[in-house]
Amino acid sequence: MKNTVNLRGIAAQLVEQVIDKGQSLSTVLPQAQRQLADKDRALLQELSFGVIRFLPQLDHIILQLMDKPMKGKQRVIHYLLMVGIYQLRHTRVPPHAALAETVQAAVSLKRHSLKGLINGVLRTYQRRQSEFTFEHVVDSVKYLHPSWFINRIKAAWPDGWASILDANNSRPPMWLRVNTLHHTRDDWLNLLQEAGISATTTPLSPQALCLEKPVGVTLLPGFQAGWVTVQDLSAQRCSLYLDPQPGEKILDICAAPGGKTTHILELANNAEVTAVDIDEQRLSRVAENLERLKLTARLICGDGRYPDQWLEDQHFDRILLDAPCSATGVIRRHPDIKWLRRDSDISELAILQKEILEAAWRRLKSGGTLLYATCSILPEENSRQVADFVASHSDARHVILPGGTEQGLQVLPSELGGDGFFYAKLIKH
Ligand SMILES: C[S@@+](CC[C@H](N)C(=O)[O-])C[C@H]1O[C@@H](n2cnc3c(N)ncnc32)[C@H](O)[C@@H]1O
Repeated sequence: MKNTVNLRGIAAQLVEQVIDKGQSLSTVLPQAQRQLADKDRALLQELSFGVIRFLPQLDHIILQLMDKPMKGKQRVIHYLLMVGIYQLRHTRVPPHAALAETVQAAVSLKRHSLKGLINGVLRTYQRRQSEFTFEHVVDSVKYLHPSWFINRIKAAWPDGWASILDANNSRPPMWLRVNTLHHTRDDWLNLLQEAGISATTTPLSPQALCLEKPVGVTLLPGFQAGWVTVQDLSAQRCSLYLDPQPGEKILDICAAPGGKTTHILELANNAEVTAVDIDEQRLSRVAENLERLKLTARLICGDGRYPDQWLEDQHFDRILLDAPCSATGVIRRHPDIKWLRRDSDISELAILQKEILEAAWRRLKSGGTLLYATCSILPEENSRQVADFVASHSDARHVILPGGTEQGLQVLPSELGGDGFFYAKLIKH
């Protein structure tokens, strides 16, 4: 017989996989959700995302409740205690249910003997909860980010750093992109409203809608038929700035899972798009997205630094380089980034970005446009990258985008409702 599923136990294991084994929550969570009913999937997501978001504060509380925190093989129980305390502090789960289910998780985690300890720690927390405030603690606990990251953000954004960190700790809105090959945005919005779902528009993308509350995609009219795609507002702005035209040859050089490839094809339906990614598995998601939207592109698995290895002697009218980056602009969507990234990653990523940019530039036609984009908010990957590139390429002209500067357009996650993103539009003489 199947064991009864205990969501708190699974959540604790997911947190362990992220924090101790360096796995990404967006990989391990969907695998764990596969076996669950819709309602349980949502709760598992809430618990695992919540703990990862509030990790330093939950740690701080546990350290005050226990003489010795759980280590080694029992570490999963430390994460289970976090799950328990997270429910009591931040969710509407009735406290008696939160407590009973969390204690019971010890059984599904084969730690029966620790039930009493878990019960004791959680009950002590309940008694003492008013003691736990975070005004006078170190910044990493107060703002829920690692110190190295806070230092970088303070240096880059001396005025806005606290609002950026607050935005990173918030829950992201769900943005959609209406496929205007099927409906105008207003027509599809009417269908959405008829389905009882409210959304608002923005002048920043003529295809974008922001849902009042996130919903499962199966509730969106025509999702399977390709009428709409889930994509953040800031991500939508990449293909808009690229401005693809019908019939053009376009290279999307870091394309997976294909959010921007498909947008390009919706904007310029008969463009000849080549979509490349180094990761074969991720590239298969581009194929799935193209199929759902009934669009066509040439897909290549290859390293963007070495186009000669996978591309014949071909040049492009437009190139989108949505570069691999620190993803520091999308922490509200992927809070595990805070714990998976290391300070040293930033300079390594900047080198990789520079190499792909150099290689892509050589494949751009004279008069062609390259849009360099990242979902980072760090100057090393963005404004500095572009300034260095323009200074060392006499055939490159940087076009200032509305609201941008000589060194590109940086959008912060604390502004405009979209993720943190960077864009620079370069024209080749
Ligand atoms: C920001 S994501 C791209 C998102 C995508 N443009 C979209 O809109 O769905 C960056 C991608 O770069 C890919 N990548 C990383 N290093 C690469 C390289 N050297 N060459 C090509 N692709 C690379 C990653 O596999 C990842 O899919």
